[in-house]
This record gives sequence, C-alpha cells and structure tokens, in this order.
Amino acid sequence: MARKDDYYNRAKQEGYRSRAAYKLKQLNEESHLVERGDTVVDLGAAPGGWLQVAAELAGDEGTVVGVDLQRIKDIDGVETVRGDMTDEDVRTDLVERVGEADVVLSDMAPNMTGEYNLDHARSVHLARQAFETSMAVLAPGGDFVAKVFDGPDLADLKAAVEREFRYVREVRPEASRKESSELYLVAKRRLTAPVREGDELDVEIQDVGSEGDGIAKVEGFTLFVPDTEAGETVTVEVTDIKARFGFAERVE
Ligand SMILES: C[S@@+](CC[C@H](N)C(=O)[O-])C[C@H]1O[C@@H](n2cnc3c(N)ncnc32)[C@H](O)[C@@H]1O
Repeated sequence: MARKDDYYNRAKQEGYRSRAAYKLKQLNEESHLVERGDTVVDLGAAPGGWLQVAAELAGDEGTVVGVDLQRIKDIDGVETVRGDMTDEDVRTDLVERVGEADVVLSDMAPNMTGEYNLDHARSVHLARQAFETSMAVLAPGGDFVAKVFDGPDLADLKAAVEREFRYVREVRPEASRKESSELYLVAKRRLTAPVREGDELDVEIQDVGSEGDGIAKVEGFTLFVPDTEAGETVTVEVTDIKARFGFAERVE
C-alpha cells in the first residue's frame, strides 16, 4: 500500500492532475458512488483530478460537469464551468445546465488562514452550499459527498444532511494527509419520502396489510402503523423511513 506522501508521485506517474484523485477513488471503492452512465456534478473541481476519475467511472455514456473559481484545463468528455458556488446565479445556471444528477461531489476548500475556527467555519459554509446545490439537482436515490474540516459546526451540518438521505457517514480516506482535519460526509440515497423520522402528523388508516399493520398514505407514500384499524384517523410519529415505505407509531 502506498504511503500517504507517495500519492503526489503516483498522480504524476499515472497522469492525474492532483493527488486528490486517489481520495475520490478510495471514497468510491468504499461507498460505490459513480456508476457507468451517471451524471456527476463536481464542485471545487480544479485542477481536475476528481473530474478525471469521475469521467473514467461514468464512461462515455456518462456526463461529468465540474465547477471551480479557477479555470480548469480541458478534459475529454468533461464540461467545466468557472464560477463561485456561493453565488446563487451560478448555482441556478448549473441546475439548468445539468437537469438531474446521480451524484453531487464537493471537494471545495477555503483559502486556509491557519486559524482553525475560521477555516472550519468557512469549510462548513462551502459544504452547505454544496448540500443546497445537491438538493436542487440530485435525483431521488442519488448520492452526495462533501469535504469538510472537522470541528464544532460539523454536527449541525451532518444532522441537516441526515434528514435528506438514507444514511450519512464520515469518511477519512487514506489518501488524505495525516495531519489534515479534513473528512468527507458521504450521504447515500437521497430520500423521496414526504415525511422524515420524528415527524408527527395525523393520518387516516385506509386499509390493514397482510401483517396486520394499518396502512396510511401521505402524498402517495405508504406508512405502516401497527395497532390501528381501517377508517381511524390517528396521530402518529414517524419512526423509520425506507426507500418506498415507512413505519410510524401511534401517539396517544
Ligand atoms: C482541494 S481543491 C479541489 C481538488 C480537486 N478535487 C481535484 O481533484 O483536483 C479545492 C478547490 O475548491 C475551489 N473552491 C473554493 N471555494 C470555491 C467556491 N466558492 N466555488 C467554487 N470553487 C471553490 C478552489 O478554487 C479549489 O480549486
């Protein structure tokens, strides 16, 4: 296995524009993010190591779009946009250009000041912009990855992301420098349900399923509610959300 300091040399030898390319490879190996034919949006993409890896993974049938403050030299099969992701107009243009993405990646990082709290806060701000972009462009079931420097504001950001995805993990790829506080929030499978765990709402039980649980519909989404009968209207708390249905408990 390569030592961390070797990634720079490896990138040179293997034709990647940055050692960061290996972070995306490792994230992808662990979390299966980009598949052939996918539409991938990469934020903070310069000089383009992640774009090269994403283009390899998505293949000719895929679409890869990279955005950065810096100009990105052309890469075969990759579209690039020069822009600031904190600018709402840039985000709107991007969403119009892409339509719907399967994966949104962000390796955006602020210019480092060396002041830990400031660098942390700025990186969380960039990750939030990436998260908002993902909410505007990501298909149901799509995946989102964002770099963030560890620190006190991470928990709030992670909680916001957790509400919108099946699950979220903090991943520190081996290719990250060992002295770095960077980590990646890897959010898998954007939820499509109109309700979230912990929501409390009134529902009408329309039917009883074969397992004996009441069945309620919220905007067409099925919630199973034990200990209820058809025709009842009950107040429930949502306890678990799956891709196509959820579970809720009666609130007395
Ligand atoms: C660590 S580098 C990305 C490396 C890239 N993933 C690669 O593999 O080559 C972080 C990038 O984030 C970009 N960036 C920082 N703030 C940004 C913003 N507000 N909008 C767009 N890009 C931004 C920087 O210009 C920088 O190129």
